[in-house]
Amino acid sequence: MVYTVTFNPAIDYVVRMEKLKTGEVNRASYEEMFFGGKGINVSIVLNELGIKSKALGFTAGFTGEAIENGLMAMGIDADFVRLEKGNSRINVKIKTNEETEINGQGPHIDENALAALFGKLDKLKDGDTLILAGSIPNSLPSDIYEKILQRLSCRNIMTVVDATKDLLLNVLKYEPFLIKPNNHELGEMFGVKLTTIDEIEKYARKLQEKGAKNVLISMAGDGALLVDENGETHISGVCKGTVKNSVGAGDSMVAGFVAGSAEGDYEYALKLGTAAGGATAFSDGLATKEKITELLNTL
Ligand SMILES: Nc1ncnc2c1ncn2[C@@H]1O[C@H](COP(=O)(O)OP(=O)(O)OP(=O)(O)O)[C@@H](O)[C@H]1O
Ligand SMILES: O=P(O)(O)OC[C@@]1(O)O[C@H](CO)[C@@H](O)[C@@H]1O
Repeated sequence: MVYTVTFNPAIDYVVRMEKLKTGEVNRASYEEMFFGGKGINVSIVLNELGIKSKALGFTAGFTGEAIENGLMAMGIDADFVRLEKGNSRINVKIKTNEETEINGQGPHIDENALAALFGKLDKLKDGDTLILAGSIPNSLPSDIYEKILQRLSCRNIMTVVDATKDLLLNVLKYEPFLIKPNNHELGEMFGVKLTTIDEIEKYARKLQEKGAKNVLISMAGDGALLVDENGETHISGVCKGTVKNSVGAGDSMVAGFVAGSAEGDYEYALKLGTAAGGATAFSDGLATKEKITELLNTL
């Protein structure tokens, strides 16, 4: 069974307008709401790819209820810890000729709620996959991903971590199956600006030396680089299409890679990840099965 964890789920409120004028009333020319948060996005795209997952994390209030109901309506098993106070956040994504995002802080998560999540994680079985993705609310300790991986370390659970900076660096010693920073996040982790593919590979290998098995570096419209667990480097371009929305492209890539890696064929996993990332970039919402298949056939 695949489990995703989203500590801070969101309703993504996407609006389009020609120009965003600060200090004025702006009128949208398009608006839509999507259920989001990185782990949830991975669950949604896995579902499109025919892989069932259980979405874990925390929800609160009427927005949290809407997220849970929405996921269940899509056929995704949701098993969130319900928080007593607050509301799951609404993240605002403003699309003009560029993308501006306002991501909320999210509700307070107390110790009891955290213990309830750990109780759910303790029920994972050998052979399960756990995908941890997204930011950590201020109310939680910043080493929470590390604590989870430490707790699971003596069990045979395949872990995927899509996080940045210390959150990611601190889990590498637990040898996650996959990590997927983007090229900017990779540079930030080492305090350098990476400009060439050779530099990106060099620093991806540093993350592998620290313990990660597969290191996938996404580069938005410039494709992706994978250093696989056998030490081989794979470079992928991007699919062709008109970009509508890059929100969730990285999560879609993670879902595609996980779905494609079941047979250990990492070249194929990278292709499926690239098709899923592209399918989201070229859609208003997240990638659909049809779009992913169409793009996969072009790679
Ligand atoms: N403009 C684009 N054109 C084609 N493919 C794209 C584009 N943007 C993203 N993709 C695909 O999606 C993958 C992941 O994108 P990206 O590097 O933006 O992830 P990310 O930074 O984690 O994004 P996010 O946090 O918004 O989900 C890319 O490697 C590429 O395959
Ligand atoms: O605030 P975080 O947790 O870092 O990111 C949250 C978020 O921007 O990530 C997803 C896209 O990757 C969106 O669905 C969601 O709004």
